[in-house]
Parts: sequence; C-alpha cells; structure tokens
Amino acid sequence: MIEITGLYQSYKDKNVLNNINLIIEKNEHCALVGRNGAGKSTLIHSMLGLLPVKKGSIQLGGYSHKKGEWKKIVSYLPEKFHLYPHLTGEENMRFFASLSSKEIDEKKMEEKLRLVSLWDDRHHQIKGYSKGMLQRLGLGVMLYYDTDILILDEPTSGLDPIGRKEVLDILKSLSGKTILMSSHHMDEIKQTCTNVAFLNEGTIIKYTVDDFMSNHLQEVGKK
Ligand SMILES: Nc1ncnc2c1ncn2[C@@H]1O[C@H](COP(=O)(O)OP(=O)(O)OP(=O)(O)O)[C@@H](O)[C@H]1O
Repeated sequence: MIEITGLYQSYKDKNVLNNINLIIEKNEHCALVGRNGAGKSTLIHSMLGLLPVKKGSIQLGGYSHKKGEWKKIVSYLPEKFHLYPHLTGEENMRFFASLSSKEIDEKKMEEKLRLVSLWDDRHHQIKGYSKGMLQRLGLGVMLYYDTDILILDEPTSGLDPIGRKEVLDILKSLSGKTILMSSHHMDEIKQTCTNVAFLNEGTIIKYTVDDFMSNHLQEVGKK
C-alpha cells in the first residue's frame, strides 16, 4: 500500500504539489496522469526520496519515507535509465542484480529474462538491442529486485506500437504487485490499470479508470 498525506512540494517559490492525499491499495495498479508540468515527476521523486519532503508524510508498504526500510520493497524504472552498451543483456542484468545482493539468483535471472522475452538474446551486446528490447531489459532488472511496489515513469515512452504492446503485456501479466505508473497514453492505462490518480493544479483526485475515461478526459486535454 502507498499512502501519501498532506504532501507539499515546491521549487524555490514555485509551489508544485499542494496538499496531496493519495492511497493506493496493496496490489492495485494505478496510473498517474496529468498535463505536462503538472508535477508527476515531482511527486514520484518525492516518494523516492530524490527530493526532500518538507511537509507531509509518505508511507510505502507501511514504512515511512523518513526511514530507509522502504527501499527494500520499492523499485523504480525511470523514463531514461543507464545500461552498459558493451555488455550483453545478461551481463547488464547480472551487474544490476549484484547491486542488491551478493549472490546472484541464477534461477530468478533466467525467469525474468524469459518473462521479458530476452532469454534468446541474452548473450548479445545491448548496443544492438532495439529501444523496446532495452526497455524490456530495464523492466527485467526491476522485476529481478522482486519488490512489492513498482513505480514506473512513462514505461512505453518512445516505443513503437509493437514495443509498446510487448511492455504492456508484461505489465498486465504482473500480479501481486502494487504499481504506480505515470503515463500520457489512455489506451495503455485502460489496459493495465484499474484506477487513475489525476494530478491537477497541485492536488490529486482518484477515479476508477472507467469513470475517468467517461467523464474527465477533457481535463487532461484528451477530448
Ligand atoms: N528542478 C526544478 N527546478 C525548478 N522547477 C522545476 C524543477 N523541476 C520541475 N520544475 C517545474 O515544476 C513543475 C512540475 O514539473 P514536473 O517535471 O514534476 O511535471 P511533470 O508532470 O512530470 O511533467 P511532464 O509530463 O512534462 O514530464 C513544472 O512547472 C516544472 O517546470
């Protein structure tokens, strides 16, 4: 479960988040939606401790953002992430896996490489991978960490329709995970999420996906 209460955030004198209150239940898949500049990244960065929280509280899986324990149960896939082009897919995964544990769980690594459909390409240097393959590898690394809470920033950004479908199919297949995913694509939100957290003028209103699609698309400039 994710619980955000009375969160404010600003850059110098520019208020971006104004009393954010949001609950995302355990195993819920929730989209974070808002116009460009609404503050989605600011919210995600606050949740991940990348921006200091001066006012408000954030609980991730029951752990306060003020203590470090939440890091064990949360993983984050940024819109842009760094992989090592001269290493193979498997070597990249091995490297990132080694950051979280001393011993690599070979079975889990195979399972995740298969889940993201990169098993057959695992020995190829990733400089030859397509954008979609790179995104799936990022997703595979995230899933290797096997955390309860996944936070994804525009996971299909820059992908072609086939690449998007492959990523979405993986996200749809995940059960037993609490997911917060920022997205501008209503079709993918409909496919992967049950709820929408709509960030507008510094506050959040939560809707079911159906209610949001039927009654609020014009507010995000999609109708
Ligand atoms: N480091 C910063 N310093 C000053 N202002 C910032 C900084 N980062 C973001 N902002 C401003 O805060 C507001 C919210 O930005 P943010 O990146 O959180 O929005 P967003 O919803 O993620 O946007 P997008 O959909 O374009 O990615 C914007 O007006 C932005 O210009």
